[in-house]
Amino acid sequence: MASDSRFGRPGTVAAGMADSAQAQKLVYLVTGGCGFLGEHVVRMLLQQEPQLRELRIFDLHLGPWLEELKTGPVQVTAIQGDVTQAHEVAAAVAGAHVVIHTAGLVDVFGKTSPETIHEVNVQGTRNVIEACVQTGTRFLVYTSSMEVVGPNVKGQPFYRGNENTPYEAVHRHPYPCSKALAEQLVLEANGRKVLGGLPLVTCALRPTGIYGEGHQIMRDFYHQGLRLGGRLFRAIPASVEHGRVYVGNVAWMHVLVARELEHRAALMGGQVYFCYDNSPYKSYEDFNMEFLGPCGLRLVGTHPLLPYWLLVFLAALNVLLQWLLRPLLLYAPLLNPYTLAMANTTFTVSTDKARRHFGYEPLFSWEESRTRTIRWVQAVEGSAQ
Ligand SMILES: NC(=O)c1ccc[n+]([C@@H]2O[C@H](COP(=O)([O-])OP(=O)(O)OC[C@H]3O[C@@H](n4cnc5c(N)ncnc54)[C@H](O)[C@@H]3O)[C@@H](O)[C@H]2O)c1
Ligand SMILES: CC(C)CCC[C@@H](C)[C@H]1CC[C@H]2[C@@H]3[C@H](O)C=C4C[C@@H](O)CC[C@]4(C)[C@H]3CC[C@]12C
Repeated sequence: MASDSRFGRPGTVAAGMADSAQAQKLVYLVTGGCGFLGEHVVRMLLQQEPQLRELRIFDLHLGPWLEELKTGPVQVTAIQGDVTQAHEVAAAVAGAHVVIHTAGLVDVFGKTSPETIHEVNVQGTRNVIEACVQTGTRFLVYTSSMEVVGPNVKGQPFYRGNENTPYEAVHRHPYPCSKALAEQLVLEANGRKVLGGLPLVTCALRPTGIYGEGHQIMRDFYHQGLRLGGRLFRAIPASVEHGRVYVGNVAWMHVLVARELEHRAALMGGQVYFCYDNSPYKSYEDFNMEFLGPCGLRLVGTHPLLPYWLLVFLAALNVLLQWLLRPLLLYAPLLNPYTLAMANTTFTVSTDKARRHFGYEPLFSWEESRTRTIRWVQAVEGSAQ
């Protein structure tokens, strides 16, 4: 990713900088700050958090774009480290006022072992919590996921539900299992005494499927469409709704939560919030076409072109092929039984809890989110030529 201008609003940047002269005192740490969401959180903090003195970015892989951030008024400290290594985490956390923990292994395609997913997502989160307790950091924001709730193994729909909607959250796949365990650790840690005797205040944000600039799977679908002569073939009924939220708004929610946790600790501590905005309710494929359509792709079919049983068969075949080919190569296609169930089960949220608890309103309208994402896909296209 490149230029700053894609991420912010010039007006608010200027306002933020003026305010920052008054009270630059806070140190923030963002784990996973070089990932898809993490980069947006980092840039959003620099633009929207006037109290920031130092921003630490902790990631297994540091991006070259970090260099351009080091010339601004806030001290940007890049830390190459691994959340599974407790001592590395503790060193990064020491002296931070707020930790935003977005680092995680997002793998629903069988690229990594269940043990590694658990190690990074669960043990990594445990290390972050213990580091906060040991070093006296009081505010922890955790990036959880909608998948902590569902879709569940029974494929039951969750139709425009909120944080209190009853739903049987039962999972078998390593990724949602790890996110659910990690979220539980974070919520249970709320109220623990940190070094110095004050209580830790934690909360968890649950994004639905995030989209926007830097979204790797959107890029994959785009390239697949180009390979297929500008066409994608409908696999999922248009009636199945899949929740989506723009990355800039998810980042904005993180910034707001981090800011408000201190003032509203009693209300927000130990709470979960779905991440939402005004993105329309659509099927996964129809939603992607909002961006891929203007970039020249077409979704063929008003109904799925293959019968569902055949998709189930192909998904199972992919699992078998993945297993057979493992000694030779990593075969990890988009279609497997889990991703098929995800795409084929209605899961959407409708809530205003974040507005009620900490005054969240989306920073980017749907039109703006759409335009920014289309521009980004077009730039991907340009760079591929
Ligand atoms: N992408 C989505 O649709 C989505 C939806 C809901 C929740 N989430 C959650 O948001 C967070 C960020 O996801 P993303 O889509 O940006 O993924 P991503 O893979 O782009 O970013 C994750 C970042 O974490 C870093 N990381 C991985 N293992 C690490 C380790 N051992 N130590 C330090 N850093 C490590 C990676 O290098 C990467 O920069 C994750 O916790 C994920 O579970 C993502
Ligand atoms: C059946 C195929 C034609 C389509 C396959 C699409 C599949 C790759 C998509 C569908 C839903 C997507 C997930 C969903 O948006 C939410 C999340 C939550 C998050 O925590 C991690 C990413 C993830 C799992 C998306 C991954 C890609 C999925 C499964």
